[in-house]
Amino acid sequence: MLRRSMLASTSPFFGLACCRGRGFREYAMSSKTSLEKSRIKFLLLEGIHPSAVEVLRGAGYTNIESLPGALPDAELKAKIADVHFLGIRSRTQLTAEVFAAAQKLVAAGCFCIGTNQVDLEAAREHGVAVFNAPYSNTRSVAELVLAEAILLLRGVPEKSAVAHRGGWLKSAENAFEIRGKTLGIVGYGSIGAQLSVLAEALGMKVAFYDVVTKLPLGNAHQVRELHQLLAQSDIVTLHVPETQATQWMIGAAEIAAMKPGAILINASRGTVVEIEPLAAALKQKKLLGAAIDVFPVEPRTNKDEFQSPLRGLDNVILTPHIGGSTMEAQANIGLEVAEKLVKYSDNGTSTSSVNFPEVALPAHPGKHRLLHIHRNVPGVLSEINRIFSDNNINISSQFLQTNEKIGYVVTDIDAAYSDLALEKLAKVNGTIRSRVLF
Ligand SMILES: NC(=O)C1=CN([C@@H]2O[C@H](COP(=O)(O)OP(=O)(O)OC[C@H]3O[C@@H](n4cnc5c(N)ncnc54)[C@H](O)[C@@H]3O)[C@@H](O)[C@H]2O)C=CC1
Ligand SMILES: O=C(O)CCC(=O)C(=O)O
Repeated sequence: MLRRSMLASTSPFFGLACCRGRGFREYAMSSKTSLEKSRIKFLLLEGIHPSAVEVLRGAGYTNIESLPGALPDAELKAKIADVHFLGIRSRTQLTAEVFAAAQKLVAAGCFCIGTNQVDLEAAREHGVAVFNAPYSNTRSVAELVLAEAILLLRGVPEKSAVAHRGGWLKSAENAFEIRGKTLGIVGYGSIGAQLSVLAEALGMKVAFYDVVTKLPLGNAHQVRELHQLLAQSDIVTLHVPETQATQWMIGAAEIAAMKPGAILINASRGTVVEIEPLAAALKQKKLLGAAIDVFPVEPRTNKDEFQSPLRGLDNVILTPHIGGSTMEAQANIGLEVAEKLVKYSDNGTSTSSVNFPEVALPAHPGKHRLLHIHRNVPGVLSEINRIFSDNNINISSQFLQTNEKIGYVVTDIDAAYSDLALEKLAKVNGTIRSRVLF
């Protein structure tokens, strides 16, 4: 079966022609058709900050659609068919079926840290590079968690709720300073470590649990077992990614292992905490309070109803997944991810992609650049180079990088040969996608 997906440009320095193969034994053909840079379509979902649009426009891309919310699955599949670059945040699920419907998709940008909403394996299979912003909202999450810890230790959510209903809960009972308390951090990565520093500055003791041995910052110390951490912490805060290992990692047994009167904060992912036992522990006052920013099921848009067994509990701070939602973080994320998409589109640089081999590429003035993405099986590079030598095509530079699943080879050649070379490269066994930039 032949599949065709082609883009090209009449611009002397930008062009993109791509074709995809499906399956190890299948192949694809290409021919270039004229496509202005302005026709390369960007779809940005979930209210991505306008800084992203500025970056894209500054780079000459004008075909940009930016929508405030996530799209229902069927609408996304229909809309994505003619999209070359997609921007999402945490709500859009990019499944294998969505990638199958995205025949022209070259890259997806997650304008956030987490990439659990993307089937990265399927993206690789379809030759779609995925990028994110691994650090831009770290500080925002850490600040929110610290603020919540202080408010919960003072019982502010409950006292505020009572006052809103006309009551007056002036009391020091169950109200504590944060100084001297133990913060237990689960997941000592970027956010966990940042939080550790801020917490120590407030006089807290910090302990952490992580599957990887980490260098403790300041006076923090790592504990070997999760339950050990839970038993010693006044406040437990979760900063792990969504993985099989972190799914429901805090359930009834873990809540039971926490100190009586402790606080639980989750600004990681909604699948990390089982909500029913948490709600029960809060109602029974086993836990003093909780702050939950992420939920097993979150509304798709701000117009949809939020449902949770935690609703109505005064000692719980409920926030709508806004850990990273500050103007500073969103503006920085917009710049960072848009720049990554532009670099990948303009010259093939895949640095910091989360699913692709990383190649940092120099400019290629006067040359056509062939990008070839293939399954990482023996013999592909030699087959590619045989094509160049058999057809007397001189290579001016070549870059190869692989990961365990795919290889990414970039070859700069004279313009006169790029049509021929692209057509032949697309037939190489194991080809997932090839394109040419000029
Ligand atoms: N609420 C929000 O708006 C936001 C939520 N997040 C979430 O926070 C998570 C953490 O972010 P970062 O700190 O930047 O990630 P990171 O990758 O820097 O750190 C994650 C840490 O968790 C550890 N870890 C992984 N699996 C573990 C396990 N089973 N048990 C214990 N530790 C484990 C890792 O070794 C690593 O040290 C993100 O993956 C994302 O899901 C991130 C930003 C904003
Ligand atoms: O801001 C968002 O939509 C998602 C933030 C988040 O959870 C992340 O960065 O992983």
